[in-house]
Amino acid sequence: MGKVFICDHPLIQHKLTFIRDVNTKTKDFRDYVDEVATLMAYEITRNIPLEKVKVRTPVSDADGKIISGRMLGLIPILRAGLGMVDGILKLLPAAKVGHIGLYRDPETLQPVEYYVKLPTDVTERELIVIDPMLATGGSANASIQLLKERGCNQIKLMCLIAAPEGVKAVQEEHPDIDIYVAAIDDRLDEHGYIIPGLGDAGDRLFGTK
Ligand SMILES: O=P(O)(O)OC[C@H]1O[C@H](OP(=O)(O)OP(=O)(O)O)[C@H](O)[C@@H]1O
Ligand SMILES: O=c1cc[nH]c(=O)[nH]1
Ligand SMILES: [Mg+2]
Repeated sequence: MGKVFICDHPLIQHKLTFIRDVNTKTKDFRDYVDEVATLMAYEITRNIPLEKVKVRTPVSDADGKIISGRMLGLIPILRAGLGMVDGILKLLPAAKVGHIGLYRDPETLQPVEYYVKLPTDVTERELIVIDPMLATGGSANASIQLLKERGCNQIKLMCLIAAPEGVKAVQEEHPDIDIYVAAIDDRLDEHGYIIPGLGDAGDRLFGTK
């Protein structure tokens, strides 16, 4: 079973509260999402291996450690996943970015695919699928499935807010995937929105409503 990590650092929780707030306007919403994505990238990379190196300081030799040979890929689920990309790239600038375009049909709540563009070496990379919202889990599951069908086998999922239903759905369909979230909320409403959640992440990021 994949693990679920709740990124409960005070800075993340503080900023998430402003992200939730209905009075937070588009620009501030976007800035907070960007900042939380950076902080979550810090958490998700906590255990990546280091390699010993020698380094010369201005006064002597020193033992240093560097991250080396990691091939990372960020896979935002469009649209809302785009809001987290730059924040993660601030800490992981060498990562390549692949895009999966999905929207959730408002009636069936099923994901509908409309765009896929992945790095050519995607199968060699450790991938982080990014989406602010994990609601029914349909979009995350479809994205992970699509990546696995193309031969990817090192995949993590990073979301701001998850519903328990979405976590369960990913764990059942993809038990090999670890999930990183800033919060797990109460439930889904009858339209598949996370309660209390933050509303429609894509609309709030891009000002489309
Ligand atoms: O877990 P699920 O039930 O699949 O719901 C979550 C999906 O819904 C939202 O996208 P949306 O379909 O609103 O598209 P958008 O990002 O273009 O607004 C969100 O960004 C997720 O991708
Ligand atoms: O609460 C939700 C659920 C799905 N998509 C969103 O943007 N918000
Ligand atoms: Mg949306």
